[in-house]
Amino acid sequence: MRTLPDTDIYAVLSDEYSRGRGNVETARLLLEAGVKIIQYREKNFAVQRRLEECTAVKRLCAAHGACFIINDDVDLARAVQADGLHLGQSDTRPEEARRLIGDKMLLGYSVTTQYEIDRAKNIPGIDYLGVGPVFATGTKPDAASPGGLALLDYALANSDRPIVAIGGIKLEQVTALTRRGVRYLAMVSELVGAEDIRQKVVDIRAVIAGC
Ligand SMILES: Cc1ncc(COP(=O)(O)OP(=O)(O)O)c(N)n1
Ligand SMILES: Cc1ncsc1CCOP(=O)(O)O
Ligand SMILES: [Mg+2]
Repeated sequence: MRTLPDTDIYAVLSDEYSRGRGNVETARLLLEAGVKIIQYREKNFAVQRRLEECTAVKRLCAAHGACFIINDDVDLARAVQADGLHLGQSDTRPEEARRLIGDKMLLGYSVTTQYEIDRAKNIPGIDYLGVGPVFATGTKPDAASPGGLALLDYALANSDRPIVAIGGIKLEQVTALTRRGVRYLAMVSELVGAEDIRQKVVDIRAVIAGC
């Protein structure tokens, strides 16, 4: 089914931020903590390493009933039969990607400005929007300028697709985002870089529950 799971946390893997745990072990810890969406985002690894890691993470996700999304790479998403593909403004065009991945795989699309939010309305085949960076982030050196809460408000008011907030999201921002009406919170460093991933997930969910 082409909908994001009924959940809150959207974890994005990063070997670099994983405290040496690596992507597969990090995915296992996230899944055991109850995370239901995991994105694989490694831009500089060799094809074979990416394929092996994605095959392992996909299997773990399937065993935990979680959704596995691959960033950027249409061929890799197809090869491992991922549940979803995430593309940005400079990646394969969503219409072309949809043609290649068929009609079963989820397709996420990044928007960084109000203009891109408006333009995305007319693009068919997109299942959710990744909106951000909301806040400043050191994780993506080529990120656009942070759009702040105003960008999220605009997306929530002007798009009928599910909104995934991303960029600089730490535990401290969860209250503001949740109260704004954001349902999905995508995080890289805050989650995969946590000393205790299970505890971090518990803490984030406690904040959401208190909103
Ligand atoms: C959920 C989510 N939202 C946005 C992005 C960023 O995608 P993109 O702009 O293509 O940048 P890269 O991640 O490819 O550097 C994302 N990955 N996930
Ligand atoms: C992939 C991506 N897209 C926009 S910001 C970003 C990185 C977010 O990383 P972090 O959660 O560590 O700020
Ligand atoms: Mg991309």
